[in-house]
Amino acid sequence: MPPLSRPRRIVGVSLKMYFDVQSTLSYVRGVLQLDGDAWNARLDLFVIPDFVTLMESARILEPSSVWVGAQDTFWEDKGAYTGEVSPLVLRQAGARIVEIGHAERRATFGETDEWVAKKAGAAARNGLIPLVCIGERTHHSVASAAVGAAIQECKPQVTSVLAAVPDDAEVILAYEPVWAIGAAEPADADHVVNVTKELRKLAAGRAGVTRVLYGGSAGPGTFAKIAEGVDGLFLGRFAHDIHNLKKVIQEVGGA
Ligand SMILES: O=C(CO)COP(=O)(O)O
Repeated sequence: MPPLSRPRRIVGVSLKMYFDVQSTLSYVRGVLQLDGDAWNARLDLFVIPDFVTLMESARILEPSSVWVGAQDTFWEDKGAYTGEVSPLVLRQAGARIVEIGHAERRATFGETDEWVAKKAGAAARNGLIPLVCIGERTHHSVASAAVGAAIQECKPQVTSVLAAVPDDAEVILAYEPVWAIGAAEPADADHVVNVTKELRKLAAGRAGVTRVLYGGSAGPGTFAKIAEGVDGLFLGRFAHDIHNLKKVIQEVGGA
């Protein structure tokens, strides 16, 4: 069988809850300035602001090829769900992608695999690309055991999502070991490559494009070490400086 061609590369950044309104909008304007570089022929780029600034961010980025995303969604489109945000409304507000099941939501807000799967299904139903965050909570100190333990923990996180999303829908999986988020350094490259190669197999028979990203203290210099296993990066803090984002785009885009 010929080797399967790899999907298009992709880079994304979440602003989490780090920025105020003005900082978000000025960051988004900075991202707009990056558009027009040659990168956009080679990769997709997305920015995920908070809910409040999403619509204005989408308006600013409308003339560009940059996607805007949301940090979460509810699984129903409408109804008596005070405080939740509808995937239908997110789509109407200009979102193209929606992050689901981030480690911070799983840990702080008790999100379960079942909720994450329902949210991924709702995103796909509304024409949004689910960006599903997965990852093991603890880091096994023995490298060989760490890979097996990570796969065992991540497998149900992936399979429950794939069962809830139509087979031909596009899905992005962000492998983010919980212990590598908010750290000084990303996870060890061999660990990331070994785990992501296995996770990719879980989606091998799908009709829809499935891309696998790495996240967790990623920044300039990260991608080249793990390119064998991933299609791009999902960035936090180290891309909140627009110059670092530009460097990562150049690295992932191969400029
Ligand atoms: O959680 C992340 C992206 O979702 C990564 O955050 P940091 O890069 O700040 O560790």
